[in-house]
Amino acid sequence: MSQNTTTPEGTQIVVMGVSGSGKSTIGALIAGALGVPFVDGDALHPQSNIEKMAGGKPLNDDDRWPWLTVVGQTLSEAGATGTGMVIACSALRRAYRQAILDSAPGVRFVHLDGTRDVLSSRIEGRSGHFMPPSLLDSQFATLEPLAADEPGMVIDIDQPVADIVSETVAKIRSTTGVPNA
Ligand SMILES: Nc1ncnc2c1ncn2[C@@H]1O[C@H](COP(=O)(O)OP(=O)(O)OP(=O)(O)O)[C@@H](O)[C@H]1O
Ligand SMILES: O=C(O)[C@H](O)[C@@H](O)[C@H](O)[C@H](O)CO
Repeated sequence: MSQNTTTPEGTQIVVMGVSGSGKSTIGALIAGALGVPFVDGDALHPQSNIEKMAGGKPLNDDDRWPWLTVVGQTLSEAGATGTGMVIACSALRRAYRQAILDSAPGVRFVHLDGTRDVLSSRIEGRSGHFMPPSLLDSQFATLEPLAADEPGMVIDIDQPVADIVSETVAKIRSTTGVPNA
């Protein structure tokens, strides 16, 4: 077994993807498995962003930049204290991910990837969420999928939650040198 170069506590993960891809569900479970805190990026949006989305209007870059700054700062602080963190954040565009990396260079992205059909059925199936299903098209229009030269992994969401979590945790551990449980 090779020496660990990164502790699980130092792990900084952004679970990304369009609305309904499972960022909150999977992110919380991954954090639990890794033993690090979980933050839902939706809780870091200014109220004006939440109201805009709830009103059926997609966010634009100007809406997202201040939010992304807070996401980056939150990850950076977790890295500095060595606690590590998993954060759910759509991070739809490459420039958004680069801004996060500029704040927290150790971050790796977990892109929860699925077809429009799967996403549509997941969103239609949930209740009590501010994000209307009508915004799914704009989410896909904005999405720039995680590319091979970006740090992280792409995970197919068309499988049970437990399988997504075990696949993701195994991949995170394999790239930090931490043996799989
Ligand atoms: N692998 C899965 N199989 C079946 N249902 C799932 C799966 N992953 C998530 N779900 C369900 O899909 C819905 C969307 O998941 P979730 O709210 O975690 O997505 P999200 O990406 O955080 O959404 P948003 O960005 O809009 O907040 C929820 O009802 C959740 O229970
Ligand atoms: O970048 C965005 O458009 C937003 O972050 C959205 O993706 C929502 O916050 C989230 O996904 C809730 O549905």
